[in-house]
Amino acid sequence: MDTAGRPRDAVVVAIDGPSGTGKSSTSRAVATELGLRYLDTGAMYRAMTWWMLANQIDPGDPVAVATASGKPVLLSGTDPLAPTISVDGADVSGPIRSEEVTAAVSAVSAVPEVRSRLVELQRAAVAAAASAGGIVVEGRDIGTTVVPDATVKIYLNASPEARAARRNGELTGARAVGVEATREALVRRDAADSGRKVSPLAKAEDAVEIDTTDLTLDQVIEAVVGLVERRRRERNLG
Ligand SMILES: Nc1ncnc2c1ncn2[C@@H]1O[C@H](COP(=O)(O)OP(=O)(O)OP(=O)(O)O)[C@@H](O)[C@H]1O
Ligand SMILES: Nc1ccn([C@@H]2O[C@H](COP(=O)(O)O)[C@@H](O)[C@H]2O)c(=O)n1
Repeated sequence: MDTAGRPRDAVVVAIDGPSGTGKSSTSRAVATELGLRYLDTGAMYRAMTWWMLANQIDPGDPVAVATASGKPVLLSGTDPLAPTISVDGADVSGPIRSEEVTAAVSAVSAVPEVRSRLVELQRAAVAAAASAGGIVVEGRDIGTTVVPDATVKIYLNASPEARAARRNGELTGARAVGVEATREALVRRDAADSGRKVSPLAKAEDAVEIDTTDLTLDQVIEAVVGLVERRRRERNLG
Protein backbone atom coordinates (compact mmCIF):
# COMPACT_ATOMS: atom_id res chain seq x y z
CA MET A 1 0.00 0.00 0.00
CA ASP A 2 1.13 3.57 -0.65
CA THR A 3 0.76 6.47 1.82
CA ALA A 4 -2.86 7.00 0.67
CA GLY A 5 -3.72 3.37 1.44
CA ARG A 6 -3.95 2.54 -2.28
CA PRO A 7 -2.35 -0.58 -3.81
CA ARG A 8 1.18 0.45 -4.81
CA ASP A 9 0.51 -0.21 -8.52
CA ALA A 10 -2.73 1.81 -8.53
CA VAL A 11 -2.39 5.01 -10.58
CA VAL A 12 -4.36 8.23 -10.11
CA VAL A 13 -4.01 10.80 -12.89
CA ALA A 14 -5.44 14.26 -12.14
CA ILE A 15 -6.19 16.42 -15.21
CA ASP A 16 -7.34 19.97 -14.50
CA GLY A 17 -7.85 23.05 -16.64
CA PRO A 18 -10.40 25.54 -17.96
CA SER A 19 -13.14 24.67 -20.39
CA GLY A 20 -12.26 23.63 -23.92
CA THR A 21 -8.63 22.66 -23.24
CA GLY A 22 -9.25 19.02 -24.09
CA LYS A 23 -9.56 17.53 -20.60
CA SER A 24 -12.39 15.10 -21.40
CA SER A 25 -11.01 13.97 -24.77
CA THR A 26 -7.52 13.54 -23.35
CA SER A 27 -8.65 11.89 -20.10
CA ARG A 28 -10.83 9.29 -21.80
CA ALA A 29 -8.14 8.41 -24.35
CA VAL A 30 -5.41 8.14 -21.71
CA ALA A 31 -7.62 5.99 -19.47
CA THR A 32 -8.49 3.71 -22.39
CA GLU A 33 -4.86 3.36 -23.51
CA LEU A 34 -3.59 2.62 -19.99
CA GLY A 35 -6.48 0.43 -18.87
CA LEU A 36 -7.67 2.87 -16.19
CA ARG A 37 -11.13 4.01 -15.10
CA TYR A 38 -12.31 7.57 -15.88
CA LEU A 39 -14.28 10.18 -13.91
CA ASP A 40 -15.74 13.39 -15.38
CA THR A 41 -16.23 15.60 -12.31
CA GLY A 42 -17.63 18.41 -14.46
CA ALA A 43 -20.53 16.14 -15.36
CA MET A 44 -21.24 15.72 -11.64
CA TYR A 45 -21.47 19.49 -11.08
CA ARG A 46 -23.60 19.76 -14.20
CA ALA A 47 -25.89 16.98 -12.93
CA MET A 48 -26.29 18.77 -9.58
CA THR A 49 -27.12 21.98 -11.45
CA TRP A 50 -29.60 20.19 -13.72
CA TRP A 51 -31.37 18.81 -10.63
CA MET A 52 -31.62 22.29 -9.07
CA LEU A 53 -33.15 23.71 -12.24
CA ALA A 54 -35.50 20.72 -12.62
CA ASN A 55 -36.70 21.26 -9.04
CA GLN A 56 -37.21 25.03 -9.40
CA ILE A 57 -34.34 25.91 -7.06
CA ASP A 58 -32.66 29.19 -8.01
CA PRO A 59 -28.99 28.42 -8.82
CA GLY A 60 -28.22 32.00 -7.75
CA ASP A 61 -29.54 31.36 -4.22
CA PRO A 62 -26.64 29.70 -2.35
CA VAL A 63 -28.71 29.02 0.77
CA ALA A 64 -31.43 27.21 -1.20
CA VAL A 65 -28.81 25.29 -3.21
CA ALA A 66 -26.91 24.33 -0.05
CA THR A 67 -30.12 23.16 1.69
CA ALA A 68 -31.09 20.96 -1.26
CA SER A 69 -27.60 19.73 -2.19
CA GLY A 70 -27.97 16.46 -0.27
CA LYS A 71 -31.18 15.41 -2.02
CA PRO A 72 -30.27 14.23 -5.56
CA VAL A 73 -28.76 10.73 -5.87
CA LEU A 74 -25.90 11.05 -8.37
CA LEU A 75 -24.19 8.04 -9.93
CA SER A 76 -21.18 8.20 -12.29
CA GLY A 77 -20.15 5.30 -14.53
CA THR A 78 -16.35 5.20 -14.92
CA ASP A 79 -15.85 3.21 -18.13
CA PRO A 80 -13.81 5.57 -20.37
CA LEU A 81 -15.41 4.06 -23.46
CA ALA A 82 -18.95 4.70 -22.17
CA PRO A 83 -19.00 7.11 -19.19
CA THR A 84 -22.43 7.67 -17.66
CA ILE A 85 -24.08 10.06 -15.21
CA SER A 86 -27.50 9.54 -13.65
CA VAL A 87 -29.63 11.52 -11.20
CA ASP A 88 -32.22 9.62 -9.11
CA GLY A 89 -31.86 6.71 -11.54
CA ALA A 90 -32.37 8.74 -14.73
CA ASP A 91 -29.61 9.10 -17.35
CA VAL A 92 -28.91 12.83 -17.66
CA SER A 93 -25.81 12.71 -19.90
CA GLY A 94 -27.66 14.69 -22.58
CA PRO A 95 -29.59 17.32 -20.56
CA ILE A 96 -26.55 18.33 -18.47
CA ARG A 97 -24.91 19.79 -21.61
CA SER A 98 -27.73 22.31 -22.21
CA GLU A 99 -27.07 26.04 -22.41
CA GLU A 100 -29.24 26.56 -19.31
CA VAL A 101 -27.09 24.19 -17.24
CA THR A 102 -23.85 25.61 -18.66
CA ALA A 103 -24.98 29.13 -17.72
CA ALA A 104 -25.83 28.11 -14.13
CA VAL A 105 -23.19 25.51 -13.24
CA SER A 106 -20.52 27.91 -12.00
CA ALA A 107 -22.91 29.44 -9.44
CA VAL A 108 -23.97 26.03 -8.12
CA SER A 109 -20.34 24.83 -8.07
CA ALA A 110 -19.34 27.75 -5.85
CA VAL A 111 -21.59 26.55 -2.98
CA PRO A 112 -19.41 24.87 -0.31
CA GLU A 113 -22.01 22.23 0.58
CA VAL A 114 -22.24 21.17 -3.08
CA ARG A 115 -18.47 20.86 -3.30
CA SER A 116 -18.05 18.88 -0.09
CA ARG A 117 -20.76 16.42 -1.14
CA LEU A 118 -19.38 15.91 -4.67
CA VAL A 119 -15.75 15.71 -3.53
CA GLU A 120 -16.81 12.90 -1.18
CA LEU A 121 -18.36 11.02 -4.11
CA GLN A 122 -15.28 11.68 -6.27
CA ARG A 123 -12.91 10.32 -3.63
CA ALA A 124 -15.11 7.23 -3.27
CA ALA A 125 -14.83 6.64 -7.02
CA VAL A 126 -11.03 6.98 -6.81
CA ALA A 127 -10.89 4.46 -3.96
CA ALA A 128 -13.16 2.03 -5.82
CA ALA A 129 -10.96 2.23 -8.93
CA ALA A 130 -7.77 1.40 -7.04
CA SER A 131 -8.39 -2.35 -7.21
CA ALA A 132 -8.90 -2.01 -10.98
CA GLY A 133 -5.50 -0.38 -11.53
CA GLY A 134 -6.47 3.23 -11.03
CA ILE A 135 -8.30 6.13 -12.61
CA VAL A 136 -8.00 9.35 -14.61
CA VAL A 137 -10.01 12.15 -12.96
CA GLU A 138 -10.67 15.42 -14.80
CA GLY A 139 -11.95 18.71 -13.45
CA ARG A 140 -10.87 22.04 -11.97
CA ASP A 141 -9.56 21.14 -8.48
CA ILE A 142 -8.48 17.50 -8.72
CA GLY A 143 -4.77 18.06 -8.19
CA THR A 144 -5.27 20.78 -5.56
CA THR A 145 -8.20 19.43 -3.51
CA VAL A 146 -9.81 16.13 -4.53
CA VAL A 147 -6.68 13.96 -4.86
CA PRO A 148 -3.67 16.08 -3.77
CA ASP A 149 -1.53 12.89 -3.62
CA ALA A 150 -2.33 11.89 -7.23
CA THR A 151 0.39 9.88 -8.98
CA VAL A 152 0.53 12.36 -11.87
CA LYS A 153 -0.98 15.86 -12.07
CA ILE A 154 -1.57 17.58 -15.39
CA TYR A 155 -2.87 21.11 -15.98
CA LEU A 156 -4.12 21.65 -19.53
CA ASN A 157 -4.34 25.17 -20.87
CA ALA A 158 -4.96 26.88 -24.24
CA SER A 159 -5.66 30.38 -25.56
CA PRO A 160 -9.30 31.53 -25.21
CA GLU A 161 -9.40 31.81 -29.00
CA ALA A 162 -8.34 28.20 -29.55
CA ARG A 163 -10.75 26.96 -26.87
CA ALA A 164 -13.63 28.96 -28.31
CA ALA A 165 -12.94 27.67 -31.82
CA ARG A 166 -12.93 24.09 -30.51
CA ARG A 167 -16.10 24.53 -28.47
CA ASN A 168 -17.83 26.34 -31.32
CA GLY A 169 -16.90 23.47 -33.60
CA GLU A 170 -19.04 21.27 -31.36
CA LEU A 171 -22.08 23.55 -31.27
CA THR A 172 -24.66 22.94 -34.00
CA GLY A 173 -28.06 24.29 -34.95
CA ALA A 174 -29.63 26.72 -32.52
CA ARG A 175 -26.72 26.21 -30.11
CA ALA A 176 -24.23 27.66 -32.60
CA VAL A 177 -23.76 31.23 -31.32
CA GLY A 178 -20.60 32.28 -33.15
CA VAL A 179 -17.02 32.00 -31.97
CA GLU A 180 -16.88 35.46 -30.32
CA ALA A 181 -19.93 34.81 -28.14
CA THR A 182 -18.52 31.36 -27.33
CA ARG A 183 -15.18 32.92 -26.34
CA GLU A 184 -16.88 35.48 -24.10
CA ALA A 185 -18.92 32.75 -22.40
CA LEU A 186 -15.81 30.61 -21.82
CA VAL A 187 -13.86 33.55 -20.36
CA ARG A 188 -16.80 34.41 -18.09
CA ARG A 189 -17.03 30.85 -16.80
CA ASP A 190 -13.24 30.61 -16.32
CA ALA A 191 -13.32 33.81 -14.25
CA ALA A 192 -16.14 32.50 -12.07
CA ASP A 193 -14.42 29.12 -11.60
CA SER A 194 -11.02 30.58 -10.74
CA GLY A 195 -12.38 33.44 -8.65
CA ARG A 196 -14.55 31.48 -6.20
CA LYS A 197 -13.50 31.04 -2.56
CA VAL A 198 -13.89 27.25 -2.25
CA SER A 199 -11.43 25.07 -4.25
CA PRO A 200 -11.16 27.34 -7.30
CA LEU A 201 -9.89 26.33 -10.73
CA ALA A 202 -6.12 26.30 -10.16
CA LYS A 203 -2.94 24.57 -11.22
CA ALA A 204 -1.42 22.44 -8.45
CA GLU A 205 2.18 23.44 -7.68
CA ASP A 206 3.41 19.97 -8.65
CA ALA A 207 1.29 19.71 -11.81
CA VAL A 208 2.83 19.57 -15.28
CA GLU A 209 1.30 22.33 -17.41
CA ILE A 210 0.65 21.58 -21.09
CA ASP A 211 -0.39 24.43 -23.41
CA THR A 212 -2.52 22.68 -26.00
CA THR A 213 -3.09 25.74 -28.20
CA ASP A 214 -0.83 24.55 -31.01
CA LEU A 215 -0.93 20.83 -30.29
CA THR A 216 -3.20 18.25 -31.87
CA LEU A 217 -5.33 16.15 -29.55
CA ASP A 218 -3.17 13.12 -30.37
CA GLN A 219 -0.03 15.04 -29.38
CA VAL A 220 -1.60 15.94 -26.01
CA ILE A 221 -2.69 12.35 -25.39
CA GLU A 222 0.79 11.08 -26.29
CA ALA A 223 2.42 13.57 -23.93
CA VAL A 224 0.20 12.61 -21.01
CA VAL A 225 0.59 8.85 -21.58
CA GLY A 226 4.36 9.37 -21.67
CA LEU A 227 4.32 11.25 -18.35
CA VAL A 228 2.24 8.53 -16.66
CA GLU A 229 4.45 5.72 -17.97
CA ARG A 230 7.59 7.56 -16.85
CA ARG A 231 6.15 8.04 -13.36
CA ARG A 232 5.21 4.35 -13.21
CA ARG A 233 8.80 3.39 -14.13
CA GLU A 234 10.24 5.78 -11.53
CA ARG A 235 7.96 4.33 -8.82
CA ASN A 236 8.83 0.74 -9.69
CA LEU A 237 12.51 1.64 -9.45
CA GLY A 238 11.95 3.52 -6.17
N1 LIG B 1 -5.50 19.76 -28.86
C1 LIG B 1 -6.68 19.85 -29.51
N2 LIG B 1 -6.70 20.31 -30.77
C2 LIG B 1 -7.87 20.41 -31.43
N3 LIG B 1 -9.09 20.09 -30.91
C3 LIG B 1 -9.11 19.65 -29.64
C4 LIG B 1 -7.93 19.50 -28.87
N4 LIG B 1 -8.29 19.03 -27.64
C5 LIG B 1 -9.63 18.90 -27.65
N5 LIG B 1 -10.14 19.26 -28.85
C6 LIG B 1 -11.56 19.29 -29.23
O1 LIG B 1 -12.12 20.40 -28.53
C7 LIG B 1 -13.45 20.09 -28.06
C8 LIG B 1 -13.49 20.22 -26.55
O2 LIG B 1 -12.68 19.19 -25.99
P1 LIG B 1 -13.02 18.62 -24.51
O3 LIG B 1 -14.50 18.47 -24.34
O4 LIG B 1 -12.16 17.42 -24.32
O5 LIG B 1 -12.52 19.84 -23.63
P2 LIG B 1 -12.72 20.02 -22.06
O6 LIG B 1 -11.52 20.70 -21.53
O7 LIG B 1 -13.10 18.72 -21.43
O8 LIG B 1 -13.97 20.99 -22.03
P3 LIG B 1 -15.03 21.13 -20.79
O9 LIG B 1 -14.22 21.37 -19.57
O10 LIG B 1 -15.90 22.26 -21.22
O11 LIG B 1 -15.75 19.79 -20.76
C9 LIG B 1 -13.74 18.67 -28.54
O12 LIG B 1 -14.44 18.75 -29.78
C10 LIG B 1 -12.35 18.07 -28.78
O13 LIG B 1 -12.36 17.07 -29.78
N1 LIG C 1 -13.81 19.53 -10.44
C1 LIG C 1 -14.70 20.41 -10.96
C2 LIG C 1 -15.27 20.18 -12.23
C3 LIG C 1 -16.19 21.09 -12.70
N2 LIG C 1 -16.55 22.15 -11.94
C4 LIG C 1 -17.61 23.08 -12.37
O1 LIG C 1 -18.42 22.45 -13.37
C5 LIG C 1 -18.44 23.24 -14.56
C6 LIG C 1 -18.57 22.34 -15.76
O2 LIG C 1 -17.42 21.58 -15.93
P1 LIG C 1 -17.06 21.00 -17.40
O3 LIG C 1 -15.75 20.26 -17.21
O4 LIG C 1 -18.20 20.12 -17.80
O5 LIG C 1 -16.93 22.21 -18.29
C7 LIG C 1 -17.17 24.07 -14.48
O6 LIG C 1 -17.26 25.24 -15.25
C8 LIG C 1 -17.09 24.36 -12.98
O7 LIG C 1 -17.97 25.44 -12.65
C9 LIG C 1 -15.96 22.39 -10.70
O8 LIG C 1 -16.27 23.40 -10.03
N3 LIG C 1 -15.05 21.49 -10.24
